[in-house]
Formats: sequence, C-alpha cells, structure tokens
Amino acid sequence: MSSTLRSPLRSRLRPSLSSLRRSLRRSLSTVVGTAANSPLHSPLTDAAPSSLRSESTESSDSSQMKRAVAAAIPEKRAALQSLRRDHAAVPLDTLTVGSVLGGMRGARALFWGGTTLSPEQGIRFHGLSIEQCQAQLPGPEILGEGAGESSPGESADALSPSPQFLPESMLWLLMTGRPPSPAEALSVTRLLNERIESQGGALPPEVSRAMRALPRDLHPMTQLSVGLSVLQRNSQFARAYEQGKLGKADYWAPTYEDAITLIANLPLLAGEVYSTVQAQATGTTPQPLGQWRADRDWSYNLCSLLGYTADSANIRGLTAEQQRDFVALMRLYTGIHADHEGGNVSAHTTHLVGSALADPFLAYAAGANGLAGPLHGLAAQEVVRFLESLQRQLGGEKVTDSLLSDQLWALLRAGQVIPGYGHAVLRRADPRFTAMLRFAQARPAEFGADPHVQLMVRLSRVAPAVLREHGRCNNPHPNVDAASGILFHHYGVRELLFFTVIFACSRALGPLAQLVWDRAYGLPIERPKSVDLGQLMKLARG
Ligand SMILES: CC(=O)SCCNC(=O)CCNC(=O)[C@H](O)C(C)(C)COP(=O)(O)OP(=O)(O)OC[C@H]1O[C@@H](n2cnc3c(N)ncnc32)[C@H](O)[C@@H]1OP(=O)(O)O
Ligand SMILES: O=C([O-])CC(=O)C(=O)O
Repeated sequence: MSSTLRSPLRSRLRPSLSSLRRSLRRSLSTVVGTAANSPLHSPLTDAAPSSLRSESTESSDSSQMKRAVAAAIPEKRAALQSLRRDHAAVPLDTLTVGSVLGGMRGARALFWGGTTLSPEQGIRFHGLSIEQCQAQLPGPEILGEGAGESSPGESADALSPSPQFLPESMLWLLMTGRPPSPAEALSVTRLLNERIESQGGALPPEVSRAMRALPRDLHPMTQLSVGLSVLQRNSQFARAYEQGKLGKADYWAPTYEDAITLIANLPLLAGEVYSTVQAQATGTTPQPLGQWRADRDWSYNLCSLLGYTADSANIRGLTAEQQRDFVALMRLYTGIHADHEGGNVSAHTTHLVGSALADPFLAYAAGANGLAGPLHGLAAQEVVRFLESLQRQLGGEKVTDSLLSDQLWALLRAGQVIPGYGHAVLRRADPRFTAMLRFAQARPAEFGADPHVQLMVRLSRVAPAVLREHGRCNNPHPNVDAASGILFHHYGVRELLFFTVIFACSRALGPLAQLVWDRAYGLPIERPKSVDLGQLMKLARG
C-alpha cells in the first residue's frame, strides 16, 4: 500500500529548492523566537512539513548524531578508565541477604548513563526533568507545526498546555548527553526516515512475511518480539563480528547503526501488529491501516500506521483536532517513557543480553519481552481493564469515594495488586503520571465527559489512602501506567494488549542508546555470582 500511496505524494512534494529553503528558515526562526511569538497551534494538515522534504538538506545532515557520539567518546572513556584504575575498590552499597532475596531493590549495582531516578523527584534525562525537557528540547515547531500541544478553543480555566518535544530530540539527548539544536533534532528524523527509505519505505520483506505467518490471535508483544528478532538478519554488528573485522574499540559504531535501524522500523512493526489485532477483532484479513511517509516525523508515522490520522484509514473517525491531539499524545508518551534508569526490567534485560555481545535486535527483543510483564509495561493494560470492570460493576450508580474504596479493598483482600500504583524506586507520584494527567486536564472539552478518564482521576485521589491504610507497599502513589493506557483508550485504542507495543516503541530509545555506550566503554559481560539456599543460610548464621 505504501508505495502506491507514496508516488503521487512524492510528485506533490517537489516545489523549488529556494522556496523550500525559505520554508525551512521560517520554521527554524519559529524555534528561536520566544514562546509568546510562536503560534500555539497550526493545523496538522496532510501537507508535508517543509523542513523534512528531501531537498532541504542544508542544516541537518543525518550523520550529525553519530559524529556527536564519536566526539563524546574519548572524554567519557578516559573518565571510566580512571575510575577503573584508581577507584575500583571504593565500596558503594552493602549487599545483604535481604537484597539478594528482595530483587536487589535499592542496590546501586548497575552503570547507566542516560537517566537517573530519584525516589522523590522522579526521572532525570541527563539531568533534565520532564518539564525541563518540555521547555528545552526541540518540538514539532521545527517541523513547521505549532509549538503547543493544546487544542484551540478550550475553556479559559483549562490547565495551560505543556510544550511538546519530539522523541527524536530525546533520542539525541540520550545518545549524546546534550540537548539537540533544532537542526540536530531534524537530522534525527531525517536519519530514521532515510533508513526506511533505503528499505523501500516498508519493512524488510522477510520481516513482513514472518509476521504475517503468525497466528492472528498471538499476543501483540509476541508478534513485536518476532518482528524485532527477524530484523536481526540485517544486523551490521552481528555481520562485522562474524567476519572478525572489528576491534573492540569500534564495536559501538555498528551497534549505533543497528540501534537506528531498529528504532526507525518500530512504527512499521507496530503498524503491522495493530493491523493483525484489528483483523482479529473484526474477523477480516489484515490490511495496512496507514502509510509510512518520508516527509513525516517518527511519531506521526507511528500514528498514521496505526490508522489514527487523516491520511490513514482513520479507523476511529477522529476529527482533525482529535487526530492532532493523538499525535501530540504519542509524542508526549514516547518521549517520556524512553528511559527510566538501568534497573527496570526492560532496560536491565537489554543491557544484560547485550553484554554477551548479542546485537541490538536480539538484546532489545529480550528487553521488550520483559516489558510485557503485568508488573512492568503491561500494567497500563491492567489499569484499563480494572477501570472498565469498575465502570461495569458500578453501572449507573453514582461513583462515590467510599464505593471506590470498597472496590479497592476487595481487590487487596483477594491478594491482588492495584495496577498503576506503587513503584520499586519512586516514593512520590510519578512525574510521568502528572504529565499524562496534565495532557487530559488541558483538554476538558475532550476528556471531561469520558467516564473512564474521570474514574482514573478519582482513583488517583482515593487509592493512595487505601494503600497507605493497607500498609504493605512502600509507595502508595500512582505510577505512569495509572494514566497512560486510558488516554489512548479514549481515542479508540481499545485493544488492551496492544498498549505495551506502544510502550516498547518508546522504551527502545533509552536502552539502545545505553547499548551504544556499553560498547563504547567496552563494558564486560554481566555475570554476578549466585548463591543457593544452603549457602545463604550458612552466610546468614555467620
Ligand atoms: C512502567 C512501570 O513498570 S511502572 C510499574 C507498573 N506496575 C504496576 O503498576 C503494578 C502494581 N504495582 C506493583 O506491583 C509494585 O508496586 C511494583 C512491582 C511496581 C513494585 O514492586 P516492589 O518494589 O516490590 O514494591 P513494594 O516494595 O512497595 O512492595 C511491598 C509489598 O507491597 C505490595 N504492593 C506494592 N504495590 C502494590 C499495589 N499497587 N497494590 C497492592 N499491593 C502492592 C507488594 O506486592 C509487596 O507485597 P508483599 O510484601 O506481599 O510481597
Ligand atoms: O523503573 C521501573 O522499575 C519501572 C518503570 O517505571 C519503568 O521502567 O518505566
């Protein structure tokens, strides 16, 4: 489908070079202008953003990010070598029997560069909070879109919208350690798009074939995992390693290339999975739901391939404003879920598998499998399932706090967890939850009448008190999964098992950037010592 759709599109995209350059300069000057000067909104039309048209290459060549990584390597390698040489014996934490039996909670035992997680403050991306990322990282204005994420015409008492940033900007930040300029952020979009153009604008045929051969009712994360694993066939790292041509100091370069190929393919993989999920739900044959476009950014393409934009099947009949907001939600979601330091299951697994020099495709397929656990990424689905069942049980009844509290107690007495609440590290409400909530609160006309979203908001007020009284968990506050799934659900993503596929598109960015650095640092295979029950009992007795 994509090639037939793309050809007329391409012919529409050939205005003169000078007019393209003028457009690019205009869109970049919006970025450097003040927020007050920048239009809060410009419609997300079918027309291609001028800054991504193939002729306007003057300010963003697509190898910029690799050069920035290469430039950062010598200093960081030297710092790591000095730590190894001069400070290797400095103790960090004491391991106890409790930490060995308790999932190593709190043990500072992993090396991770892109993000750190403070129990009180939440996530920092190379030192930047979510709000600072929103303020500082280039957003859709560099594509020629409006800077704000809000819809026009919201009531005056709505929360003001947060500025958007592109996941491409986050990828640059995580890879290089510093925020990109607008041109550098654009270069990432170009880089990802060039990778797909070099594949003819579609998944490699063997990947599509393998995915289409799977049973249609297969778990969406299993489908994604298969797609990621089959992409491995073209791994530059695996090939170079097998040919024995590569010195250890150079491992990072093909790792980087593989990471880019993987990330570039994620919208297509997710689209392929979602078309199967749709076909399964409707009893039809899988059909492409949208088109990949070389003149669009990564998140837009993801939304389009899921069928949620005007130039796609628009499977839920979203209005122009809803389509724009869906893309804004996708950019927000994929930007802030990209990394959560090194100890979470998906990140740690990617790092562990990669430490054996498995290539990025195999390493991230493993990480994505870990994300599919209900205590980790799949919790967003559990939250929506829980909210839907609450809504059903409460039926027409007026939802009061005490009614809600009774339902939560019933869940806890049955030995279940309240999904979307608690965290292994955080001890306050997750700032990602706050960012997602704010997205809804900035759009009262859209979300005010959605009973599920209203229930989610009410739950976030009631559940912490219940969990505190229950007295078990160390953090009674909402984590990001308390809000994320239900916002996608609002726009029509009702196939609950699919949420984690969107999470996996985002989570690739951080662990893959770290994998590049793992190879740049020459980190060893990860192999802690294990102890059996007898040994532990002996050690415990002293
Ligand atoms: C993107 C993400 O991955 S964010 C996390 C998404 N996961 C969820 O929302 C699932 C619900 N939450 C949980 O299961 C947990 O809070 C986790 C997995 C996130 C963290 O686990 P832990 O670090 O072990 O949490 P903590 O130290 O607070 O656990 C202590 C006890 O409280 C319980 N507990 C923790 N959270 C909850 C909860 N939301 N509801 C009920 N009980 C809980 C634990 O199961 C544990 O019980 P136990 O003593 O019987 O074993
Ligand atoms: O940090 C964790 O353990 C879980 C989490 O929130 C994430 O991975 O995004």
